[in-house]
Amino acid sequence: MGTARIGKTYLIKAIRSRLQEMVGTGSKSPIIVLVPTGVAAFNIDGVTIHSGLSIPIINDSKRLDINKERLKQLQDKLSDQAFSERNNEPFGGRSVILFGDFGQLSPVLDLPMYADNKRDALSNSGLAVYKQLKKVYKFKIIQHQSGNSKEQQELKGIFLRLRNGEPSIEDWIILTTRIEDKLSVIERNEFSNALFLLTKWSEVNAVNIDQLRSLDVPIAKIQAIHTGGNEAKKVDSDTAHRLKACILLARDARVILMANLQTEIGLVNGMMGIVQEIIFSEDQGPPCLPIAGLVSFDNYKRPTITSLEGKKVVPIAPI
Ligand SMILES: Nc1ncnc2c1ncn2[C@@H]1O[C@H](COP(=O)(O)OP(=O)(O)OP(=O)(O)O)[C@@H](O)[C@H]1O
Repeated sequence: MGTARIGKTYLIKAIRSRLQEMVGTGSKSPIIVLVPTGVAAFNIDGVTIHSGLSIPIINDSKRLDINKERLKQLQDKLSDQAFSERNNEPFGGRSVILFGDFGQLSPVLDLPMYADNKRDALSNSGLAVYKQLKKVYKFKIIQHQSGNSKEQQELKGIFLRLRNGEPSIEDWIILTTRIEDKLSVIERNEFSNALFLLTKWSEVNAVNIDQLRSLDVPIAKIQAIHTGGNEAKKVDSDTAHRLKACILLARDARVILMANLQTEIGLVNGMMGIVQEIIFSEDQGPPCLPIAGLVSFDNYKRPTITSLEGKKVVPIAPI
């Protein structure tokens, strides 16, 4: 266990390469790295928990059961030397190392382990399995030192205290010197492309509309095609697997992928990019669905096509 940037990913990679050396470089890997999100999977060359265990992405807790068949599928992908079957033990006797930081993501559709609330049966089984893990190692030295200046050290201290719920008055005083109104115009401009962290969809929508307006280009209002009847039309995007009834798009707009399109090549939930073109069929335009949006993703080095303007883009088609 360890806080942000302390070296968890680095150690996972080191363990993987050592185990690979032990089974021989030509053999199948003896381990599979399962992670909760597509971005993390791409960064660490692993697979998402859902993909690795063939768990469908639907809100049905019964299907989260990691049964024998799912473990068998995993076993097939691994080197024969990985482990033998011990059916009565958790994970069929396979060795499991959990890495994490309780101060980062909260569990999805579950309670944090420290919560006192009443749990359902599945959550209880998860906790019981967790408690069988015998050893805990805590990382102590943050390996990633982006700077040793007084400011950097101060900020690191503030983050650590905030994550532990122990901020001090001094921390608050320092943070209040960084409120937008107190910064010079030059310094404010440095944050013009910064990511906004907002708590409500209404705030997100307001910021997005402001940003689109500031591009000063025509904005396409694109309406979804509804095939599920009137009731389906009314549901919000959270219920409709994040599909919106209407979206606003423009050339040069910043966009974010909100699904794992192809994890192996890095087209994962959370990737950000810029819309370069929106292509409609002949004689069509907004509010019809386009054939595709051509997006240039930040730091993306995998297969692309080249737009008419010579930009390396990925076509994102409506679903
Ligand atoms: N033992 C080490 N020696 C040298 N550099 C290291 C070591 N461990 C980690 N680093 C470097 O420190 C940085 C942070 O490490 P890493 O990404 O593994 O942290 P993490 O705990 O996985 O972070 P996060 O929780 O934010 O994902 C990386 O740049 C990594 O290369």
